[in-house]
Amino acid sequence: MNAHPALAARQHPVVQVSNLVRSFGRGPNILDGLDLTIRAGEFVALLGRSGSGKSTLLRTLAGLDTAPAGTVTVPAERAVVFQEPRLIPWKRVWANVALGLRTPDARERAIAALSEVGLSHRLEAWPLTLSGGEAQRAALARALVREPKLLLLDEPFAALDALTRLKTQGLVASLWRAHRPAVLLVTHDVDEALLLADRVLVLDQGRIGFDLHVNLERPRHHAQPAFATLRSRLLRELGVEEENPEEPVEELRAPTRSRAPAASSRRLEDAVWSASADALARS
Ligand SMILES: Nc1ncnc2c1ncn2[C@@H]1O[C@H](COP(=O)(O)OP(=O)(O)OP(=O)(O)O)[C@@H](O)[C@H]1O
Repeated sequence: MNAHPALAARQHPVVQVSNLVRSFGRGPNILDGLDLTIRAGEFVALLGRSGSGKSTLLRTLAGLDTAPAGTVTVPAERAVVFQEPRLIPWKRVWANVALGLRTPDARERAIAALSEVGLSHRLEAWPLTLSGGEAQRAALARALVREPKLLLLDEPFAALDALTRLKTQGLVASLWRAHRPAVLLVTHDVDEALLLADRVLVLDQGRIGFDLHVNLERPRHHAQPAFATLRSRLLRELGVEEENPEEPVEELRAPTRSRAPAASSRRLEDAVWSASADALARS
């Protein structure tokens, strides 16, 4: 039996990277024969140690780095959101979102996109009067108004405070559900990757060293046992030792490496993650 047309369309590869190599100056290869396929509608998160080349890969897919060797196939309809919103300060919020749209209904499309991210009341505002979360939502609207087949997110939540980050993650989850672009999300946050993505990749020594299929129902919660199992696997891949809550207190105090957050900060982390699950469930 043939797959449903919508499903078949989603399975079609939109990103195909083969033998990608990139170095800077006379330095070592940061990307070193990297292969990657991302299918239509797939949400992929990319983890890796600092300096492993995550942003270099994202910039290559965005077409911002034209120097690498190898084969890169990406759709023309793609958009990027960075850690900082990069809005043009002398254009109103709606005009930032409409920027580059060539159709007569550009303003209407910008307004619709801003409404989707909850910014209908800030259409005429100047970017510098927006809060950090609002500015990042405007950046998301600017990306989505182009109806990209590929959405590239370079640590888009990293500069936001904890609660705004949770809300914005929930917003990205619901925008993705509504529009279904393929997404590549660069992040340092294992839990964020597992909350949002279908696949989590780990970049290591210039290649995709680990490719984890996240077979958890949505919305996800970090307290689910299966979530914790995947989290442990990813942390191991990243070379991070996990805290064992059953460990005796003396061992936690051992002056080796900082391994466990204090009990109170752990409780705070749990509370924040409960809020996260709620935010994602509501989104
Ligand atoms: N334009 C550049 N010129 C020289 N070196 C560069 C340039 N861009 C990146 N690099 C180097 O390439 C390596 C990979 O950088 P990249 O920003 O891709 O890593 P990353 O995994 O995104 O790091 P982080 O997680 O810290 O953001 C780093 O050693 C960086 O210094």
